[in-house]
Amino acid sequence: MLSPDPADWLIAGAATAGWLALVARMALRRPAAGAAPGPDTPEGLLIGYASQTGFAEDLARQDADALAGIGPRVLPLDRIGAADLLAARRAVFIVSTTGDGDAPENAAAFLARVMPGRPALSHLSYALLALGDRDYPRFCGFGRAVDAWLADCGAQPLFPRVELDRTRPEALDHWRRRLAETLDAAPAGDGLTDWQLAGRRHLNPGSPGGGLYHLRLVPQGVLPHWQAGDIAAVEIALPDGTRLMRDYSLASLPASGGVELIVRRTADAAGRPGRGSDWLTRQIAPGAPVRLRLRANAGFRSRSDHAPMILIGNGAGLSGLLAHLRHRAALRETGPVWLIFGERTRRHDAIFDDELRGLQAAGVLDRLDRAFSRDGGAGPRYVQDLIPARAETLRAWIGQGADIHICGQRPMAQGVRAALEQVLGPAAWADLLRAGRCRTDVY
Ligand SMILES: Cc1cc2nc3c(=O)[nH]c(=O)nc-3n(C[C@H](O)[C@H](O)[C@H](O)COP(=O)(O)O)c2cc1C
Repeated sequence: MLSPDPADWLIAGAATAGWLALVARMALRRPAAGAAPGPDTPEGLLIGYASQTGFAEDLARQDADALAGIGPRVLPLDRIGAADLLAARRAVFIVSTTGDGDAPENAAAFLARVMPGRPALSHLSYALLALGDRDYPRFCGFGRAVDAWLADCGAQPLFPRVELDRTRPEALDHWRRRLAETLDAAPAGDGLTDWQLAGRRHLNPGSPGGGLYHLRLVPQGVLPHWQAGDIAAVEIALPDGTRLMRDYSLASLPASGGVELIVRRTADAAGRPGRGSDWLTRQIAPGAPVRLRLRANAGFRSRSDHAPMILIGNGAGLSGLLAHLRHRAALRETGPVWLIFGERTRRHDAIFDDELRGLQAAGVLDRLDRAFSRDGGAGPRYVQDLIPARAETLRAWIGQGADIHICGQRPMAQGVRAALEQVLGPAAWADLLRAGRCRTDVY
């Protein structure tokens, strides 16, 4: 994830100053015996969310925490009626899209009962964050529809709609900054906590592919909680003072006492190293301080501990898949797991081989298929080639209720999704997507 340039940090600082000024002003304005302002007072703020798998709701609550001084009321869209919008002066909408450009379930009544009307909302200023995934043809379809409806009713956008692609979270920083600027408050606290790089291991020396590194970080304070599927946003503190944020899928679980990441050292076409990955894999030494925050990633968490699970990924994507495997390993009773993984060569890139074989021996991992693209031979070269090669077994697992988790690079994920659609057929594939059974963590 790319974070704001240094100028943006200055804006954030200015916003913090603005926030303090606002709190002081509100303390002066508030009646002596008065309650905190509600959404029907000029200061009040209504925060409405439409969320299918929980991400929009998480974000709404984080924004509400950051804006606590304004007295926000947080509600799913279904609990917001035209009367609430007529009474509010300012509103924030955080709206995801599900199905094929559809409204999440907790916005169905809003769509059916409120949106067909045209309440006069010219008094209402609003900000709207649309959540979506560019892999879907109707990107942010419902968020765009709500935005268009608000504009149609005469409501005034505080700033243009922000669209957040699930796989490109940098827009979130932009959203929080704009919200802070326009509502005169601080951005949601950066939430960064102090950790230390406890160890780093080069996983694939000699590989014809980019270096993969296994990093372990331990907290300097209390170990936070997280779940398999979640993400660490790591602050890259470059020697010239630049601060960047980078997202990494978490490979470990809290029970291990620390955060584990798999980081690929990247380089651009001219061979210049990626700033985030070079810092993490080369510039800092074990013992170095690192600041990070953990982020729930509802769309990649497991829906069930019991359903069969097909994990598909390549390279550093094994990280997010390992977390699910390790979670399953810690359970007494659980469903079967199948891992399909791809990299360059078996000799150098069969990373975490000992652990995977151990999980097989322990009966946690029922099937392990790997594709190595540079090994030659007639077998499947890429993970997406393994999909048609195992079509029958795949159909059987899906028929038994398996959820699919895909973690890794976007071209791999696109290839895998296309292959799955081919193998399952468009109707079954659409059903699977609609039911949220294909879960992705892609970059
Ligand atoms: C079954 C399913 C269908 C989806 N359909 C769309 C879509 O049509 N357009 C889009 O932009 N995003 C789509 N998404 C992506 C979600 O909008 C995105 O993951 C969002 O962050 C989810 O937020 P939520 O957890 O609050 O529901 C879909 C996700 C799932 C799981």
